[in-house]
Amino acid sequence: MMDVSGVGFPSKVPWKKMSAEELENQYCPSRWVVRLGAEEALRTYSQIGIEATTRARATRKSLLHVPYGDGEGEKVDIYFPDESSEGSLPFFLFFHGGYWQSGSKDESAFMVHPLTAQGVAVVIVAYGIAPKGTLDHMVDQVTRSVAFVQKRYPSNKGIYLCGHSAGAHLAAMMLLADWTKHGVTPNLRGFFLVSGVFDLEPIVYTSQNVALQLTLEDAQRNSPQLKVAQAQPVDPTCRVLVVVGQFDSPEFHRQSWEFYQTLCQGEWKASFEELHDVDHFEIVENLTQKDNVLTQIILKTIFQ
Ligand SMILES: N[C@@H](CC(=O)c1ccccc1NC=O)C(=O)O
Repeated sequence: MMDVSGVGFPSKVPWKKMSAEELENQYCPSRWVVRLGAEEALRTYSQIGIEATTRARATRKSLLHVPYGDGEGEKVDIYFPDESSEGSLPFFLFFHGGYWQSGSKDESAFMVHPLTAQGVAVVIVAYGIAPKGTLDHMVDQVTRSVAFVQKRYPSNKGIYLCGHSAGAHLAAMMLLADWTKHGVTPNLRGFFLVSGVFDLEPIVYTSQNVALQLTLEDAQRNSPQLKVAQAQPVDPTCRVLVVVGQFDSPEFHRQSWEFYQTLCQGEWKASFEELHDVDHFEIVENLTQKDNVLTQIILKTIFQ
């Protein structure tokens, strides 16, 4: 691959010096799991997601498959605390990961139990994954899902966006959204960006792009890392937490750290956490637990 760094300086874009094989490795999260083999890690992740969703649907008041648009699959599941005055609650929206080509809302209700138990409504958002859906379309869908929640619950006590991996990318794109064309400004109070990808250019050169078919222009247009410095927070008190797992790959660490640094250069109220002893999948699996550090950070941010 072409080396575009200056001679004698440490590269700001280390991935451009990597072999195709190394780049592939860096962007394959399951290969960095230490507690299990790659396949078993993916299986466990999906199992825990399915179990959490089954439990949430069986035990929580919910509205399932609510359309936020006319397109196929433009649906959300909304889970409520037990005794709730439906509308005037904090709303926590979750965008699942899976490299924009796998995963669904029906296996992603990880955090519903602990958050609803504390009085937070949780919305699990579906979007049209690749190869059927394009990344531009997914970003538009996610934008409309956020506008939908604000319109349906105008007296909400704050909207919090959380995404994992590819879903963290989609959540981060909401930092750049132009809400004027959606007829509503959502009451965004916080972002939780978990093990995300914020500069999509390296993805273009990995096998992930077989389904995604991103051109370099698509990747740049959809890279919050390149755009967020010029964006203005609608509300300067809105918190942005960038989180990465200890066992995420070096490239995932770099992506999170550099995005955090760029947020700090702007007017964003950003913070950064590296979570000890967790990999790319455990970081979300553990959101099923009320005592987990990230669950506690989320609750503290919402109720501070
Ligand atoms: N094929 C990928 C799967 C993957 O990256 C992934 C799977 C579930 C949830 C998030 C993921 N990563 C980013 O969106 C891997 O083997 O790690």
